[in-house]
Amino acid sequence: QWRGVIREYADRLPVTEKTKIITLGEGGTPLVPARALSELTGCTVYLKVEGMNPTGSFKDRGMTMAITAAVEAGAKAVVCASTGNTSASAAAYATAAGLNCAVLVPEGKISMGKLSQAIAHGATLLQVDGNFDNCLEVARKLAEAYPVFLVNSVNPARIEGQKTGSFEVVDVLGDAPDIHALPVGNAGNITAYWKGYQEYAAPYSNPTPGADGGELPAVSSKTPAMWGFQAAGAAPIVAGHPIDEPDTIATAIRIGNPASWEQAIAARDESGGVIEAVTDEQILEAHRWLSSQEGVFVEPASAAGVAGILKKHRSGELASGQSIVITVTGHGLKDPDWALKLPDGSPVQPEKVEFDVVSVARALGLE
Ligand SMILES: Cc1ncc(COP(=O)(O)O)c(/C=C/C(=O)C(=O)O)c1O
Repeated sequence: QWRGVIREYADRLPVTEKTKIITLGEGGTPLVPARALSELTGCTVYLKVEGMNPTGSFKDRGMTMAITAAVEAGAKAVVCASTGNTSASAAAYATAAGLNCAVLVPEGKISMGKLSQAIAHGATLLQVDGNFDNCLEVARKLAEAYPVFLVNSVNPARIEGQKTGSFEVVDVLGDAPDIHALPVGNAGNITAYWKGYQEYAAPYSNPTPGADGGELPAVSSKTPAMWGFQAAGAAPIVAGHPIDEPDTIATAIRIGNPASWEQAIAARDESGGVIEAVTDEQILEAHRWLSSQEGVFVEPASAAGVAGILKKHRSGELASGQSIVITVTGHGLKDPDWALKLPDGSPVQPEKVEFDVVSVARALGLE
């Protein structure tokens, strides 16, 4: 029985024997061979399917750690700004801990699946007439001025929890891959994966006071190149300056001023990786590729890493024979509208048939 990321990796997290752990069983997500991408690229490609977490995105890895820290700090309420998945996760984990949860989301730019989760868990949902960056600015000021605990990825507990994604990849693969690709929005996740890969590739002693002592040996023999991909309409790190009006159909990464900007640059440069942009069309193509070729259903933003690998392959920048892990970050049910649209944007029309076996057989081409 998988015990959640904190218990599975306690000796590498800021917890002690006395910590009251808040968990919904997050982590231990599938590492799925990407058959079609492997055939296309001549690489060995795996998908780290983070939509299989309790609230359907990778945010749960960080939230178990952040809400556990909130409880340890005696908080009664937590707050976050969110494009949707952070708020869904914060609402669920706050409920599990008996804490109140306030979420600030950009009005009209959050998918229904995520909105339904925050509401279902009883979060106080505030729609801000602005974008995610405006929401985060207000949430940070609120947490400074009032007794509410900020659980966005500016909170180091989130990064600590999310670094377990790379531990799981190494534990399953046996070593780090040559390349790790993923979407980049607020840049917490690329920061966390790089931290995890670095920690696993060297001896480690838990710096947390009261944590069980002793030095842990290195687990992996190397670290991967980190390949991060932003939506072209919301690519501040690629542009080298904040984007005031970020715009992309991948609403989860519609972010113009990433909180972990510097850490993302460090991950790119220290790992010998890249941070590049992919267009909305490339993101939707990758979203459909995953559904129709790999059997994995993800929300559009989650496919940005796959869009990036396809782009680099097509431009001749992806040498074959490499091992690649691509984190796909959120379940397709979070934002199913795009799966119900044809590439030209018109709605998918399920075929109507009479309820007799001949009509059905004919519709299936059996007659
Ligand atoms: C599906 C999905 N894929 C990728 C990202 C980007 O991760 P970061 O680069 O660590 O921000 C997000 C981020 C969402 C929020 O920032 C939020 O929920 O507020 C996401 O939901």
